[in-house]
Amino acid sequence: MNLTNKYSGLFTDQYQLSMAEGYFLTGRRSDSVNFDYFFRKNPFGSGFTIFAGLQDLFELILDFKFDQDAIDFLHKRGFHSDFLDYLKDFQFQGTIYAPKEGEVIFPTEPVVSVEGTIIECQLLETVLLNTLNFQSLIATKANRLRHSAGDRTLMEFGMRRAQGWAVIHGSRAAVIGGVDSTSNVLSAYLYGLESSGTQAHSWIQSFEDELTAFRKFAETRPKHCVLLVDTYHTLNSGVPNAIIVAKEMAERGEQLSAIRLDSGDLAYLSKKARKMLDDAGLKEVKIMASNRLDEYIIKSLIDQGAKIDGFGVGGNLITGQKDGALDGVYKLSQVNHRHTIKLSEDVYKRTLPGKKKIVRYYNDDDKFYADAIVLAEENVADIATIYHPQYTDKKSIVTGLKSEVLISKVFEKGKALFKEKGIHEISEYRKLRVSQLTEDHKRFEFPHRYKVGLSESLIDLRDTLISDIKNK
Ligand SMILES: Nc1ncnc2c1ncn2[C@@H]1O[C@H](COP(=O)(O)OP(=O)(O)OP(=O)(O)O)[C@@H](O)[C@H]1O
Ligand SMILES: O=P(O)(O)OC[C@H]1O[C@H](OP(=O)(O)OP(=O)(O)O)[C@H](O)[C@@H]1O
Ligand SMILES: O=C(O)c1cccnc1
Repeated sequence: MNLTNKYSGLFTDQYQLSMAEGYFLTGRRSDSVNFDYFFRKNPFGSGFTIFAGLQDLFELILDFKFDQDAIDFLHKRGFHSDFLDYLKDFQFQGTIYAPKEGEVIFPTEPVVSVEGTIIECQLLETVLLNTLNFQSLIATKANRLRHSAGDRTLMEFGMRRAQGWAVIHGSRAAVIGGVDSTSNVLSAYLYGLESSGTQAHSWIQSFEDELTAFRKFAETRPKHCVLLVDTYHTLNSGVPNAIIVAKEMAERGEQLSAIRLDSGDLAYLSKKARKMLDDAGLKEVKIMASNRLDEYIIKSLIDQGAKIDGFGVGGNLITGQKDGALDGVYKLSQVNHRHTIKLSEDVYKRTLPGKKKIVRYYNDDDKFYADAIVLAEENVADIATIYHPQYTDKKSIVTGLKSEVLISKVFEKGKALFKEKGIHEISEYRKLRVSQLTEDHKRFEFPHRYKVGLSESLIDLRDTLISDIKNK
């Protein structure tokens, strides 16, 4: 969702505009280029990353325009009037290749390729990185929470702790990654997400006593009624009062959905509360928990035998703790017919030249075996071996393995090439793809590294460019 539409062309780093102006003034505006988007490290120590944000990126691209206010602003900052005249009619007309949202992706893979004129592709960099890095980060975090929570309910509660408006995209990404619902009503409205909510301590405190507070809430919101039981004393007051109200509701033909624990030892309290509810004949009343949860605490609670049916997770999800950003980058790989490369002291930071695609190979049991980065023009059927990017004596034979090309053309001539998908469809796709990873790659900590190899043709091209540069 684009929250900046009036000024969307300004939603970029100034250096993109300076470079675009330079390309324009030096007569290079019709140079054609290819840029690759890739990241170098899976966040959170995960063995993989979930790709998210593509549909929002398309919206931002369609709105990436410069109205008169924006032009006047840039004029005051010294941009050349001929370039500003060009910007008045600017519209991205390039071509984008990408996987489906919800895809499982790995470090170094050129996940998104952008082809077009040098100015339009350069101007796209910041907004593309802003959108894909953040949503992929949060979708990956949500998937880790889903991994820990199994099929228990997961609610995203993070708006109050989020980095401002980023929460709009964050809630969407969280649902793609496996969370069931969000407390953020605007994201729910904008994206058709499930919204959910209980009540705060202020509601309980606003009444003379807890029992009255519970009764009034149950009267006004009998459907999906969840009572927060820790305002005064969870086991001596909150749970007994919730039981009274649950029984009163049952007499009216209604049902208390759940209680929510929000402090203390959540494993201990949930076991005690479960017993009290069961003893009162309220087996159907569920127990929710919140309070600075993350995937490790949820896993630990379940390992401790906590009787918790659902978790509300705020800050640790929406801010992507402990990795505040995905390190995705956008690098030039071809200008006109010239392949380009960026070298680095660190060989892992060298880029890959040319237009490329990603091939995914499968094991016999239909699980992901390895991915390969190959040149776009290569015939996949001709690729017999893939090589480690740095240690080329390490190789894997892929002859005869089932394979698929992971990226396809998704945007061309100012239009997305597929119908917008609902979030549930994207989330289902994420679930399917995660299920195709082997357990060792899904391992929560110290996962087995997934193989991403290169084709021989790509290695040859890369090494030729490196030696050409060194010879110069
Ligand atoms: N049984 C448990 N095992 C592991 N972590 C837990 C357990 N119970 C609670 N936690 C986590 O411990 C952290 C701190 O809990 P703590 O008991 O200090 O909070 P609290 O002081 O009760 O809550 P508050 O500060 O909101 O009043 C939270 O992140 C919580 O999710
Ligand atoms: O996962 P988290 O980042 O903890 O977000 C969820 C928390 O937010 C709310 O508490 P609130 O902010 O009202 O204050 P509290 O933590 O003192 O209850 C809610 O009751 C949860 O405890
Ligand atoms: O609905 C809730 O219980 C809720 C929502 C946001 C943050 N904490 C709790």
